[in-house]
Amino acid sequence: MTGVRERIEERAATVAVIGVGYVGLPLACHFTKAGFRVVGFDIDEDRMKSLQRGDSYIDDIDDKRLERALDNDFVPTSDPEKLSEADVFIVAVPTGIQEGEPDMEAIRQASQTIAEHAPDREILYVCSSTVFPGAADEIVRPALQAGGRRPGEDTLVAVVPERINPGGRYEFEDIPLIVGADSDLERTAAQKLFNAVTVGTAPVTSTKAAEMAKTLENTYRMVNIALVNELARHAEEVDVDIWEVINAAGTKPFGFQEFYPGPGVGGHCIPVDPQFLTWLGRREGDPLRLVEQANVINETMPAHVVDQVETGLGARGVPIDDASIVVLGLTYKPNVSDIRNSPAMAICENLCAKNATLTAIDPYVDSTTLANDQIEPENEIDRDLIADADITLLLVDHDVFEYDALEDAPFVFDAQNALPTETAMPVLRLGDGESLSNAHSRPASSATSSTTFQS
Ligand SMILES: NC(=O)c1ccc[n+]([C@@H]2O[C@H](COP(=O)([O-])OP(=O)(O)OC[C@H]3O[C@@H](n4cnc5c(N)ncnc54)[C@H](O)[C@@H]3O)[C@@H](O)[C@H]2O)c1
Ligand SMILES: CC(=O)N[C@@H]1[C@@H](OP(=O)(O)OP(=O)(O)OC[C@H]2O[C@@H](n3ccc(=O)[nH]c3=O)[C@H](O)[C@@H]2O)O[C@H](CO)[C@@H](O)[C@@H]1O
Repeated sequence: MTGVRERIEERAATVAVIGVGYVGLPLACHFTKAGFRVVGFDIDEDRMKSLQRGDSYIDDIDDKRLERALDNDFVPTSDPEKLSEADVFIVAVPTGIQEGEPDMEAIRQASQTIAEHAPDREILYVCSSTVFPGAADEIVRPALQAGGRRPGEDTLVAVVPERINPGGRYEFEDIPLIVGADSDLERTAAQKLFNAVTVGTAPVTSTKAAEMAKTLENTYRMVNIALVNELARHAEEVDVDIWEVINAAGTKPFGFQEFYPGPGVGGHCIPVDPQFLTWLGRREGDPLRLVEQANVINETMPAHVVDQVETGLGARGVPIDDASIVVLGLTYKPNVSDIRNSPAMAICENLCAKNATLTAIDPYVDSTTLANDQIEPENEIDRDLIADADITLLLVDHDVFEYDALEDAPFVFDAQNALPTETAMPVLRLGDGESLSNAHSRPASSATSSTTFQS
């Protein structure tokens, strides 16, 4: 029997994707398109039945794309017996942080399922989930061994962290992937597999290096967002417009990348993955203080926004517990429907706890829970609603929002620098010291916050 690397090269290998979600379903479609037979295994039977019917539940994969995959030998299933047909196992199950500890239970379960149902021949195991550095050594290999597999011998192990960015402008196939493994055989097998579906692979000498590279990518982003969030709060104290400052710094053609302040850092990656590193640092007795402090800065942004709103309303004689507030945007970032770890939701919970009366507007959110009540956000910005409210909070700058509907707003808090600075509306802007000191009667400013380079 040829080895798994040869079967991959001949496209004779069957690829199993374990966990068919935002990451797993696109992976399954790309490997099908590259000529592999693909088994998509997921413990959520309803999801697998939906795929079997040709109904995709992932925005980035429409039904036509799914239909093509089904026509080309993609088999969605929740029957683990089907895994006995596979040669390659790509794990894309959820991971996260629970009470400050990495939650790797799904990785452990998936590894056990693979050990139990994989065929008795050489296989390739790939972890594409985001895990803490060392997880392949501490979770994956022991689970495979406990199930009778021999990692590095009959089970080649690699870590290929997924970089897909749902809704982003980069296509999966245009994003190079890191391939980490502890031996040349394992590394080259995984490289042959992923070179079949993406622009290229970047090999590293161990699974741990790949795990660390992935957490570095997202920690770098989190720390730099924390930097501008901290400077935004400072700018409010020293009468500077942080947005103008960042745009000016951005005219430097090298050595600087713009990040922007906001109401906080949400989503399933950026607030979560760096905590794998801080947990590891603490466990190893080497706390990563910069990363920990950056996390604190981001986590306190929602409370900072609420403080500014309460102060602004108070200065206008409106106590927070008597305020009617319109909130624009509930999701964790613009133009997505995901509210996981959303700072806007944290701000709304905080305001409800202060007995403010809120009306939420977000066309991407059909319904959600706020202050233990089920709410259905409005779809569009209603002029009368805005005119009657004590304040409008602009928390998420969805492209579909049309801000001319705010022209009768008595007061606006703009957390995203989404509104023009030349406006008759009294606008409080996060990170703009000037707007804070005279939000009530500030004349329309001639300055703009976008610095254009003057040659
Ligand atoms: N979503 C992204 O943009 C993105 C980007 C990069 C990396 N990641 C990482 O990829 C991993 C998967 O994320 P996702 O967004 O695809 O999650 P998801 O929740 O969209 O999909 C995960 C799927 O795995 C299934 N599942 C859970 N436990 C299982 C098990 N034991 N066996 C089989 N299936 C199981 C779930 O039913 C679900 O359908 C996470 O580690 C995440 O951090 C996600
Ligand atoms: C594959 C993967 O893991 N992909 C990740 C994914 O991350 P993501 O989908 O979570 O999106 P992010 O854009 O990082 O936003 C997170 C939160 O940070 C806020 N934010 C952002 C920028 C800023 O300057 N100021 C901010 O305050 C924003 O509002 C939101 O709440 O896509 C990014 C590329 O978009 C990738 O780099 C990143 O690896």
